[in-house]
Amino acid sequence: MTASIIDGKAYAAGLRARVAQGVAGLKAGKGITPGLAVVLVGDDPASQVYVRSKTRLVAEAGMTGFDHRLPANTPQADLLALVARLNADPAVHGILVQLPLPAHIDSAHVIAAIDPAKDVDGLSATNAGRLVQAGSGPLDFPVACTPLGCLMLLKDSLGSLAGADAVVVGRSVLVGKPMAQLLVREDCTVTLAHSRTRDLPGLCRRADILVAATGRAQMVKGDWVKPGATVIDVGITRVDRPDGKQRLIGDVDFEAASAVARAITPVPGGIGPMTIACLLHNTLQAARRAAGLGPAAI
Ligand SMILES: Nc1nc(=O)c2c([nH]1)NC[C@@H]1CN(c3ccc(C(=O)N[C@@H](CCC(=O)O)C(=O)O)cc3)C=[N+]21
Repeated sequence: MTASIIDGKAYAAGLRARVAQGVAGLKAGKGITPGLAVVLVGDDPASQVYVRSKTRLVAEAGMTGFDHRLPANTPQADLLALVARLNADPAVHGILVQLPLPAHIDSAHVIAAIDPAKDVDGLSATNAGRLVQAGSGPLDFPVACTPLGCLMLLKDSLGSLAGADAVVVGRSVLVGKPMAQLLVREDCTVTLAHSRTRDLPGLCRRADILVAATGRAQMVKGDWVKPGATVIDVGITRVDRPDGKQRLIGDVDFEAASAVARAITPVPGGIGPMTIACLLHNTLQAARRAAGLGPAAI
């Protein structure tokens, strides 16, 4: 059996086009242009690549981007002052502070300073708590972009997820925990696994839906995958190639897993592009809510 490849790049392009239509409608109807502020502290080259591609896609969606690049030694107080300014700026509807932050900065403190209405990463305690408490109705607050993108691809690939056994490997605040919450809300039976889980291969082999979000390249082997499972690979590890260029590797051994799975996301071209498309989606919805409008149908 050979798995079908879930084309996140194509789905993300379609989602961005629908977001761009929503942006055009908001401009025409209300004269409002959604604005997204991206804050990058330090000069991590990988982070700079994400910020660059985000900046280009923000413009393509018809939104206004506000890029703030601060030196790695920026005092925490200066970063908090910037967040306060962005909170107060009516042209800014979404604020993304790129993680990880330098070690001298308390990221939890910075995230907590972002106005929950502008927290398009869904990371604040308010939005994370709303997700925990959410019923089956619409999610009318920002949800973390990567898990939201995973869910969109799963529903597109499988239809209903109800009753499926789902295993999420990785318990991060950015991905694993919100992913588990979203899958429970879709009526999956969810196990949130991590580095201390006993017999992780055996547990994964019981999963109809397997989400790998560990940040460990190719940790999930082919024989961890149940035949017919749907596999979502959230990992992106950059490795140097002999020619000096870099390539991206996921958390799943793609070759081996795709011989067993029903469907699988590739890296690159899977969840990465979905993360950015969902960020734009969250920014449009935040701008609509700021204008007193209901969510755009996307
Ligand atoms: N507050 C915060 N929110 C984030 O969502 C966040 C963050 N911090 N810090 C860093 C990670 C990483 N991240 C990616 C987004 C898109 C791609 C992406 O588009 N990847 C392409 C390839 C891009 C390339 O080739 O460089 C792909 O997988 O096909 C990758 C990584 C968001 N993150």
